[in-house]
Amino acid sequence: MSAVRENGVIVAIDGPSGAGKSSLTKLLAQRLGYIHIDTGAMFRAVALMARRAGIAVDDDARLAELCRGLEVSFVRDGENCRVLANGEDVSREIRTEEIGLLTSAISARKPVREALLTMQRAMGTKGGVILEGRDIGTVVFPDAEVKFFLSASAEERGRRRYLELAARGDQATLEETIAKVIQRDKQDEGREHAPLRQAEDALPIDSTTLSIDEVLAVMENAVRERLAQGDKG
Ligand SMILES: Nc1ncnc2c1ncn2[C@@H]1O[C@H](COP(=O)(O)OP(=O)(O)O)[C@@H](O)[C@H]1O
Ligand SMILES: Nc1ccn([C@@H]2O[C@H](COP(=O)(O)OP(=O)(O)O)[C@@H](O)[C@H]2O)c(=O)n1
Repeated sequence: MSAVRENGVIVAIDGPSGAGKSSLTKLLAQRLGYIHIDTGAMFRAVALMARRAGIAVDDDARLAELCRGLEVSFVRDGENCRVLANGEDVSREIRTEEIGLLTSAISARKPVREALLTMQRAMGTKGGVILEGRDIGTVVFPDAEVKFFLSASAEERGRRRYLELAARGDQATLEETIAKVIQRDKQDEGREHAPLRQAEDALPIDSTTLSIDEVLAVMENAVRERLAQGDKG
């Protein structure tokens, strides 16, 4: 393992849509006093800005130019975190299913991945961070001290997403939502650049029948064990 980092360890939480990554990252970050980095929100911000600018998902030249001029930042707002794109609060707009699907397409483009990879490494390299996403433990921080691969059945993840959307007044049916989850899984797993996959040294957690608190307990124990090892590990 690399020398002990300035602010603590790096924790990576990868997994498919609806597995519970954001919920667990937020809670674990609070428990550890770590910074929560939602890399999905960064890709979503790129997708939102690309759609506004009328950039096609495969226009790599314009996507690269967009990313060069884009600054994505996170601002604490009480319990929550606001997502800013060039200073504009885009927290709500980036969360629609439409943007989620567009993001899945745009995040497969190499220039977008390269630009956000640089940003994510700059944000996390000193440690004391938990990054959630698809390729944190495999590409962004392969030397992260603690890695989790959080999953659940497609039906359960679709059900969770359906309840979340319904709470926001979205009319999508459960069947449609499960189908969209499976579509995003296929796109995220099947792409050439940084596909969604479990890192060899990641601890797999299947949350299909676990509560958020049960998953949190497993994660917190694993991180505290690693911290207790110090830099011997
Ligand atoms: N283990 C779980 N059991 C039940 N509901 C969960 C569980 N984990 C997450 N959820 C709920 O599922 C929805 C999606 O969770 P989220 O953390 O956004 O997943 P992801 O970031 O992996 O897409 C949220 O409404 C969340 O409260
Ligand atoms: N590190 C990451 C994070 C997200 N993404 C992409 O961004 C999309 C949205 O990510 P997200 O984490 O906000 O989506 P959910 O898992 O919350 O549904 C994913 O479907 C991926 O296609 C990625 O490619 N790499």
